[in-house]
Amino acid sequence: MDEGQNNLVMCRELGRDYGGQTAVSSLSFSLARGEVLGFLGPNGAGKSTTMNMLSGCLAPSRGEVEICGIDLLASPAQAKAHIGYMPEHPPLYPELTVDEYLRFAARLRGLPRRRVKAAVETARERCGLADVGHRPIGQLSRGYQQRVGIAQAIVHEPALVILDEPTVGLDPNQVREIRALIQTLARDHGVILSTHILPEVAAVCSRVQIMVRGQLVFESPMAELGDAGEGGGRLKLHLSEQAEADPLAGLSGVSRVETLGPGQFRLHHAGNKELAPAVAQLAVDRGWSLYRLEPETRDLEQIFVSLTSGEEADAA
Ligand SMILES: Nc1ncnc2c1ncn2[C@@H]1O[C@H](COP(=O)(O)OP(=O)(O)OP(=O)(O)O)[C@@H](O)[C@H]1O
Repeated sequence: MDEGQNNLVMCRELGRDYGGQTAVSSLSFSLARGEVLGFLGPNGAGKSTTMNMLSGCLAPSRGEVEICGIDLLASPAQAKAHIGYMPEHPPLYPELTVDEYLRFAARLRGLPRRRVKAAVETARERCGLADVGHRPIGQLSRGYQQRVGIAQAIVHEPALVILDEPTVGLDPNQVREIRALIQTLARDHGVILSTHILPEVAAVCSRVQIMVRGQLVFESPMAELGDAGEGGGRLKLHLSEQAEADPLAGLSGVSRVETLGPGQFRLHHAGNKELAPAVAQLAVDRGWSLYRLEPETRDLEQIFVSLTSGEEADAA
């Protein structure tokens, strides 16, 4: 399988200026199949500008974007066929019924007429809209209107779904429903979710990126954060100087070993509660002295606050 098939998104040195002001400076990242990437940042960080560029709605000032291996700038129509986008304010037509609007969205995405009916039914079903197909969008609650916004984004079965602030303005029950919907979407699509709601990222994302002043300042798989659902995290240890990294890397659940200094390591793991005793046993077996063994938790909220405090006031 080539790189284009593995990577739904590949962006390199992507940037956008508005007049003389840089909104996004130089962004490079990729999204693989099966990932839900949370894009976090304070107000004005450049999230919406990035989503608009990734979806082909806004031309970058510099850099490259590939969608499923297709250059978005050189071949926009082919690349966009793989993208479903729900902007922060989805362009819904309140006077149209849900079915009329989804049929319109399907045709707009280039679906042949004969496939439209089935595509609309599938999208309606997946987004919990089965009973409201005949209702005018303007008469639906805010939560249902968001579902319609998501349904129009997936009606053509794109590989990549980009959702910009999908739960803003919803009540707690509606928020839960939309998050559950995003998780089901992740089974069949790669998802990029722009938000500034931290629990949303913890609830639905497999990876998180934090953006500040148009730059990526943090990136981590959720499993490596202290507050990840599966309890993934890091274990820092200080052993005698002759200790080697290889046997540590072979311990069950260890995803990566960082060498911090002679005999000093950081083990990244996916929530193995038995790791500390296993390290102690390994030290005994190998005759290493164990000076220090401590879990390191990195709470997403702490990381976000330390990287972004003061930013929103500046942006305003
Ligand atoms: N059309 C525009 N013209 C000029 N400046 C813009 C335009 N759109 C956005 N900006 C500026 O670019 C910067 C990034 O804005 P953007 O909307 O991408 O941020 P954001 O992270 O999505 O913010 P929020 O969380 O408030 O939606 C901000 O300083 C904003 O004022």
